[in-house]
Amino acid sequence: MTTHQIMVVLSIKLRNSGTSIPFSVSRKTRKMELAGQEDEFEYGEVQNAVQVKKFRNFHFLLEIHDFVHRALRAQATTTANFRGPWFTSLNYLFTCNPINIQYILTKNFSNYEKGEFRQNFQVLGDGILAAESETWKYSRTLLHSLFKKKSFELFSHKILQNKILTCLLPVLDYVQTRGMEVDLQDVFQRFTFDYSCSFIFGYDPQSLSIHFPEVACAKAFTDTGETIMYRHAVPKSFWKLRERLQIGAEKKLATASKFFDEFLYERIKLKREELSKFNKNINIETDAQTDLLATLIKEEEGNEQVDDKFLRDTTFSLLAAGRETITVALTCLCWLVATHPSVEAKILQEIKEQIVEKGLNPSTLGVKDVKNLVYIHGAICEALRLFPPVPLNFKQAIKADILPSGDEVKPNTMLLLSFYSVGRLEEVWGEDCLEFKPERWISDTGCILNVPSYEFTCFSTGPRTCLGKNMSFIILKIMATAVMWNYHIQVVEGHPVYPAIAPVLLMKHGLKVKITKRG
Ligand code: HEM
Repeated sequence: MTTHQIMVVLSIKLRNSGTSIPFSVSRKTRKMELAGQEDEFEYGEVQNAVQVKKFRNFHFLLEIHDFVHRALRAQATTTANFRGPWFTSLNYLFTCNPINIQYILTKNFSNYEKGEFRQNFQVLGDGILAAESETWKYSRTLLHSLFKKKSFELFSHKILQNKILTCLLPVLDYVQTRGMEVDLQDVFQRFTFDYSCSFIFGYDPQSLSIHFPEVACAKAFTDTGETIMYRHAVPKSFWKLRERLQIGAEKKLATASKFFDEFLYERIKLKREELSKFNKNINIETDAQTDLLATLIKEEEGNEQVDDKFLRDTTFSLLAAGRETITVALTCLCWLVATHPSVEAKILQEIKEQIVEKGLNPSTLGVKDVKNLVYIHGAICEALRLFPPVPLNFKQAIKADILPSGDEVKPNTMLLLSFYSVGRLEEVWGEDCLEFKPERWISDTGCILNVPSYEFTCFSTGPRTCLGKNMSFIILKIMATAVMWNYHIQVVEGHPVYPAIAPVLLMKHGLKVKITKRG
């Protein structure tokens, strides 16, 4: 039985109803059977007729996450137990209840850890994304202090601007002058890999160029992400056996992570050599030329905790945290804007008024320039609400507990917090919750509305909330402005779009578009 077959022949036991509801999802018919009823997956079903048509090819992206959302809502609940068939021993407590999420991630934070989920993400080692207790606290404090520094913001912004001008726009120009179709997700993935490597290692792998080269380290990194997710969907004994036999996805994972480890350790070795050769003195408060790895090495010199393994785990986590998330956010934003011409028109109007008419260049915006882009900010929040790049958060309970919803949690219960589903709750976002409406984020006075992080969960909430949130908004606004001001994007008719099995909401076949330069 393949991984996919195991995933789709699960059965659900909904705690509230007490009944066992078998379901299957057939890839061929694209239909879900729930309690004997056939129900077609259509993201756009609550939208108007024109939008339904446009959304049709996108519904696969929502397959797993939408299924869970629908199953919960069908029972008018926000928390339910999902069980696999007896032989799988799969048993997860799903919740999309914002009060439960706030409770788990903030109020009773110490009772919920990554626990056994850490095994699924073992490639992250003890990096901040997977670390617990003291190791996590140490990483969090260290990275938090680095991320706050002005020099860090200056350095990352300088790289961003340079990469937009010398790579992103020239590649898009090249593609559009030849009338070629291009996979926008691939372009963004290459861009964010080069950008992330540049500010983390001070090294640019140059995976984004008009030749679209296959860069081995970029491929290895992508492969690790793709193969990790399947572990959540199959019994532990199943993937453990495959890991021991080194077959299938486990073989791919082992090969990719070995290759990527070699890349990381090589970067660390070279950075140490570079620093000692030039006896580089870095003033991390002011030096805008300093990459994150050099800063970490210098800042923690003499600290035994900061050995090569720590540097490997930390840099891997940062790459994983920043690369695909920004890619997904940008890809979904472009897709939504391309399919909502009225939103596109308002975005262009805002850029004209706030940027062009003030004598600024939309292709080379500074950090301060994007502050007035309120409508684009709203559009980004809206894309992140509907398509949170990290759709699930994984937790395991230490002790027995009762959630605010009244649901019982036994010791060791595995919990899946569906950020995807929170973004689609009618109770929180209103009847039009499935519509793409940047306006919902803007107050009557033209400011961005403040939504509590346990309702807008995209960046998580509580002590482990995303460290890159502010940085992400700056990157997304600068990139979206540069791309949308210069090009009109048209999604290729009939291109199949559905999710890759990955911890982030990437599209399996990317987003094929045609672009035309604006006059
Ligand atoms: C749209 C972009 C982004 C989204 C949606 C996002 C979302 C998230 C989420 C949901 C978490 C919690 C993960 C968990 O608890 O398992 C997280 C954690 C984190 N993010 Fe982001 N992220 C984004 C961009 C970035 C960027 C650009 C960086 C910087 C490199 C970054 C750095 C981190 C770090 C270091 C953590 C770990 C925090 C901790 O465990 O204490 N993120 N992010």
